[in-house]
Amino acid sequence: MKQYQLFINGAFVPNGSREMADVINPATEEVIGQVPKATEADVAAAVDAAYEAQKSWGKLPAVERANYLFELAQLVEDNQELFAQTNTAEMGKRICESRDEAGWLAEYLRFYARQARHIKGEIITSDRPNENIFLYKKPIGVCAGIMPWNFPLFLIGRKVAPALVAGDTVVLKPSSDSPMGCYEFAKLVEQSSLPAGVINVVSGGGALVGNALSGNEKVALVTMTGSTPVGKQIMKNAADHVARVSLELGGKAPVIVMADCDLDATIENIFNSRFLNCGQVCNAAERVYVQAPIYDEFVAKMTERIARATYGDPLDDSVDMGPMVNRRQVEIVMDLVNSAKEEGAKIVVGGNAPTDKKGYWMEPTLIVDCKHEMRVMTEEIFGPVLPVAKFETLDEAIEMANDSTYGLTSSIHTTDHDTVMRALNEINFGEIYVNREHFEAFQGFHAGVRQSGLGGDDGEHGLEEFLETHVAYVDWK
Ligand SMILES: NC(=O)C1=CN([C@@H]2O[C@H](COP(=O)(O)OP(=O)(O)OC[C@H]3O[C@@H](n4cnc5c(N)ncnc54)[C@H](OP(=O)(O)O)[C@@H]3O)[C@@H](O)[C@H]2O)C=CC1
Ligand SMILES: O=C(O)[C@@H](O)[C@@H]1OC[C@H](O)[C@H]1O
Repeated sequence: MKQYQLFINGAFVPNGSREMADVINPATEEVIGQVPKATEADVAAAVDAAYEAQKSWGKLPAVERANYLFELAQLVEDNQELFAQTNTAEMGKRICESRDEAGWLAEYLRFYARQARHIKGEIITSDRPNENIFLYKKPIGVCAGIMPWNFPLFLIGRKVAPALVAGDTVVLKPSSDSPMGCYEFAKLVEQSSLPAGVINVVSGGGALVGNALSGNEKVALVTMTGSTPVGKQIMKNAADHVARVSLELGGKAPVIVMADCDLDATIENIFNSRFLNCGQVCNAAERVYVQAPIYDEFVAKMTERIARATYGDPLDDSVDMGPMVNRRQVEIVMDLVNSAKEEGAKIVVGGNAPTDKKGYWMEPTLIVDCKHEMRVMTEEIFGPVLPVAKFETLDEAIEMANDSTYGLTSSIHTTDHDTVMRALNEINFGEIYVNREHFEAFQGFHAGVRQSGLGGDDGEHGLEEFLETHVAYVDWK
């Protein structure tokens, strides 16, 4: 069993008398590792280290900071299999998906390293003679990166890469369900030539470590991915010292399937958007509205597709899904499935959480004849469950799609140009996918509206979150 240590100011801190937390393999329920529960003093030490390190880190030319990101990317790539095995063991993702995720981490570090020469200010015309107004883009300072358990490797990239190239330093807090990958990353940081204090890692529950981090007044930006209630708590903590927040929270992505779509391609796109990572993805297809003329055919084809989906040992590449992350998540998802039954929907595939062997298993599930108001159509389902409802007109579908407290991703499947244009203009979600699966690109902008978040990740606009605008008025005569 692996034991990890807090990583503060470039060094691992002996665990001493700190309480330790078990990490459980969700496919076997075995304890596979232990991580320390940081104290408030540990969190303060990590933030102090990041604060001190930022003073010189922020003065380096961005292109020099980028070189450290390239170095880390290479180290991650050299250790891709270790990351993949760790990820699958601690959160149950299929090994092929874990390998992909480790690869994304390396490539994401490189993506932002390449942005180093693109951090730009502005010169603005003044109202006065012989004066220039300069806008500078400067680092924010210390960023707290609070991470979920569903993409524990890739999310390291989202929190670290733009911060470092912008000149900020970071304290990472991994989820208690999947902290080991983040500590494996810390080992590479220790081996690298990155200056001490630029990246720090503290583990422990959100109630203590998360609150202490987001409430620390030396933290200038809290960038968090996770649930909406925790996002709200972080906003409150950050408000106490007027820190910025960038929040990527839950979703309830609507999928509109028009009668004129390419049905076979649509079935495959929706399947991939729902069952990746056992349905535990914020951008996943969460509720499907199918136009009446093709409703029965859609249900028949989707039934066939989901019925042949398999789940099991996530180390076996041939299965479609591994386990869910923990027992609690299975219970939350089963509660929603049961609510759909009680509210009159029909379960046509799956619907059970098998308990005949160790692990946190959930059958791939299709629920049809749902109504827009049902819980299963309005509450986030972080699991392998696809609810489907029928609609008649595009107006009706757009109205139901927009009727949500969430606003992260959405999609429409159609071959009609006018329908696409109406959807782009009228569906009010941070992201819309047309005739494809839900999944974002590094160079895009991953951001939710309404209670799905504030700010956003990726691309040039994601980098802006980690920079501050300062202005200088210069009389040069
Ligand atoms: N948008 C997304 O991508 C994700 C959405 N979710 C949604 O959230 C639900 C619950 O998942 P869960 O993992 O519990 O997500 P949480 O939002 O509870 O956790 C996300 C991160 O926030 C930390 N945290 C918890 N409380 C606080 C706090 N008061 N202050 C600061 N940080 C805190 C957690 O720590 P710790 O867990 O160690 O206590 C974890 O590192 C899921 O069912 C799903 O609906 C979940 C994951 C990702
Ligand atoms: O946590 C999530 O589900 C999202 O941030 C997710 O992370 C990796 C994917 O690219 C995102 O949609």
